[in-house]
Amino acid sequence: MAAARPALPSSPTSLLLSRSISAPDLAVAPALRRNRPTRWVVAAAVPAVAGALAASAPVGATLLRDGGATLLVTAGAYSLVRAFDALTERRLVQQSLSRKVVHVLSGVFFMASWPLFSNSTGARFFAAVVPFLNSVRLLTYGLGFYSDEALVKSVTREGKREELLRGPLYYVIVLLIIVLVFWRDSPIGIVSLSMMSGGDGFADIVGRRFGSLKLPFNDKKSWVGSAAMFISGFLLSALMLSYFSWLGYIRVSWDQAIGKLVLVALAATVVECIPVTDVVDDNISVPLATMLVAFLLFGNTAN
Ligand SMILES: C/C(=C\COP(=O)(O)O)CCC[C@H](C)CCC[C@H](C)CCCC(C)C
Ligand SMILES: Nc1ccn([C@@H]2O[C@H](COP(=O)(O)OP(=O)(O)O)[C@@H](O)[C@H]2O)c(=O)n1
Repeated sequence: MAAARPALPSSPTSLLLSRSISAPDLAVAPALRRNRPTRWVVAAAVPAVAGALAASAPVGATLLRDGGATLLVTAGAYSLVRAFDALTERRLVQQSLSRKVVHVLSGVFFMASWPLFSNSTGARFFAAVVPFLNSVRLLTYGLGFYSDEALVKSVTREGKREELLRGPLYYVIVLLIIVLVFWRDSPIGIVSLSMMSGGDGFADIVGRRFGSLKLPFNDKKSWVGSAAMFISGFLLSALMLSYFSWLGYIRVSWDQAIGKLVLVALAATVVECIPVTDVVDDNISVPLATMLVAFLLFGNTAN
């Protein structure tokens, strides 16, 4: 004798709240028996819609998260530039200092924002939208299609829009490449971005102010500036590797990583101070040199 079927809930609401729901039960709830056409429509639609929602829920949530993170980080980038425009406008910060602080903070904050994005394989492409939009912004304003005094004042030394097409543009293109190629699960991108943003940024900030003793082979750079590059690049790299390791994106064996980071920071510092910046901008030479040495020492794991 067939086992008695469990009593079906008496209404669609209680049907949906019932924990013993299964697809056949969804099709023939008694409250729907009185109206035959509706019953068959619901009988066909409910399992299909339920299945589609169940399948699409993770995808929808991921797209929502990555889209939201992209909007948030884009807004953060815009706000950072506007904030330093206001500070330079009010002469609270010198223009040359403003440029460098934006140089440091935009890289560090951008890297720090990466965990906002989902674990989907497409997350890095959402994150890449931010540097991409900023590169388009720098190009269009640098070429004079549009004008944005706030941008020019906060990220140029002399207030000329053409300056946007060099250091700042190279910088955001490197950010774009690092996100797409390395993302947050490789120490190479994390360390390269740390050296470019933190190392090179503090070399300028400290070197301009305290760098009276110039390097023998480059009178535009100083011992103090290079020391600041080495120390800040090393410390920021270690900090960001700890940050991504703590969040579970990478695993770091510190007994080996420290020595490797010292060598990477040394290589980046040497490249930054040799007189090639007239030929290659150090927003290109420093990350490239760091990527090469970090790849040779770390491979693609932070051990
Ligand atoms: C001023 C900059 C580079 C110039 O470097 P240097 O020639 O003096 O060595 C940095 C330009 C930054 C750009 C205008 C904005 C970049 C924003 C970034 C892609 C995302 C930041 C997000 C975060 C949440 C603030
Ligand atoms: N190693 C370094 C780097 C920069 N600096 C100082 O920071 C200024 C700007 O450095 P930089 O030409 O590398 O600037 P960016 O090309 O990074 O914008 C130099 O003219 C120096 O006064 C330094 O003293 N020592």
